[in-house]
Amino acid sequence: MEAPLTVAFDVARALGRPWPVPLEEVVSVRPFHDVYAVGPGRGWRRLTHSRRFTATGAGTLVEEQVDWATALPGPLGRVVDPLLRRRVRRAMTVHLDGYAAAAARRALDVVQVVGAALVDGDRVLVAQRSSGPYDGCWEFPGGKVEPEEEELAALVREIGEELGVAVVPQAFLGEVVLDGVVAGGLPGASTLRVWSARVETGSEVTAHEHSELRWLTADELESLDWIPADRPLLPAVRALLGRR
Ligand SMILES: Nc1nc2c([nH]c(=O)n2[C@H]2C[C@H](O)[C@@H](COP(=O)(O)OP(=O)(O)OP(=O)(O)O)O2)c(=O)[nH]1
Repeated sequence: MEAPLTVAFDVARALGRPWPVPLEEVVSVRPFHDVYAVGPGRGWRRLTHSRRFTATGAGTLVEEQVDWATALPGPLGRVVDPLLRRRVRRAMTVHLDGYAAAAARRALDVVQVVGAALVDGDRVLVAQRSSGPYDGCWEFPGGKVEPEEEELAALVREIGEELGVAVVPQAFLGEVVLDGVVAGGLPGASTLRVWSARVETGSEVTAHEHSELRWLTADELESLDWIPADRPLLPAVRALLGRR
């Protein structure tokens, strides 16, 4: 769905289950996966509902899986099972439609951040913040997506403002949760989505808002004082530069 990871996860939790059977939480790792199950004695021998949330260039991929075993003996179970399967599938479809609509509405309230890993040969551009709570930390240049703005249009606009160059976005690299408050929103509501990009030929980057810019090789990335939220993105950037 076209919503960041945290929105997809939080809305799924708030909407609850697609059926009235009460389920207990088994494990929940925000915003990546959650698993619920029902134990014996409620007409089901076992039912588990798992959801996995994965960041993609198009938004969040939500995978839902329902596993069950009925308490009915062999032949009866074999008759009931396909009926049950159809009902579960129907309930899931209705649930997912409502869920996608709710997530799209909720996404409008979240200020999203987008960043660029600008690549030139075997180097990537990193930028040092010059003010605010992360003053002195290194980051991927970029900024907040404006209301109604497309994510990649925001990326191109922000890089133009910050570095004075036109860029062409290439591939989606990953998404991380920003624990802090972004633009007065709820803590942990926003995420940073990073795309690789290249600078249009012939242009030179200039630091209009950062205190310093550096073009680094894969091996130089780790030692910087990064904004902590960005660190999980470094393996994807290393891979982009051809290093594991
Ligand atoms: N650009 C960028 N922002 C990041 C990164 N990591 C990270 O936690 N952030 C946070 C810091 C800020 O809270 C927020 C981005 O805000 P910003 O101040 O850069 O956005 P902006 O350019 O739209 O700023 P402004 O016009 O509101 O001053 O995201 C990163 O790698 N790049």
